[in-house]
Amino acid sequence: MIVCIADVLSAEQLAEVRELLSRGTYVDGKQTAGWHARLVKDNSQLAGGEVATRASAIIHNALMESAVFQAAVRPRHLRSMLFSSYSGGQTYGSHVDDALMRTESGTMRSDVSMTVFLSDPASYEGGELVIEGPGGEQTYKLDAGSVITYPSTTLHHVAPVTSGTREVAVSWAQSLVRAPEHREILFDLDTARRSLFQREGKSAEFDQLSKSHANLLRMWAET
Ligand SMILES: O=C(O)CCC(=O)C(=O)O
Ligand SMILES: [Fe+2]
Repeated sequence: MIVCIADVLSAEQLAEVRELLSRGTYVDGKQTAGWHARLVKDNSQLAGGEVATRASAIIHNALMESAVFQAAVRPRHLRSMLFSSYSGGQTYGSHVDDALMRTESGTMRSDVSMTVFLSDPASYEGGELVIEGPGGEQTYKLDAGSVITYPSTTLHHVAPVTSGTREVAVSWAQSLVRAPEHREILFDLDTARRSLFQREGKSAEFDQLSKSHANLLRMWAET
């Protein structure tokens, strides 16, 4: 399931993150890629430190406060954000993300990958995130402040940025619900019961859907 969430960052949060990034130091992005992804990764990455920590915290908080993000991802662990910048034809060729990632507190599994777009899409050409699937490629270029979440199981790439600069924050979540198909069923049920609630309040049908949703979550969640 691929879920795009508009305006996950407010205009103020976006401005604060962009201001922090303008003061940061960038290094070659190959430093943070796995050994095979390194062969096709051509971008710059914000070096760790105070600026990265603060910018990452702003985005983390915004994501964790988003009800749609919670329902789509069910995060158990959320890795700190990596800030990438692409310009002058830079690209990230086809790759799959590492399955296991080191965090400050140990190792996590990547279930969901995400990109938070930080640049106005009219300010650069190219730079689409392309998710490759058996049915073909799907291409995403979102507004600044929006996020796309997609299964980490996919091959994906970033098209060359032929003019301007594409700035993004990327991260990965280990989900409480490991299987993408289970996450999708829970997301659909949750979305349906919430719109039913909007329409008719706490009806008997809402209660029944809520019961199924809660019991499936109980069945599938790993805590
Ligand atoms: O820049 C993006 O949108 C995705 C980058 C990516 O695939 C990665 O960092 O693993
Ligand atoms: Fe990736």
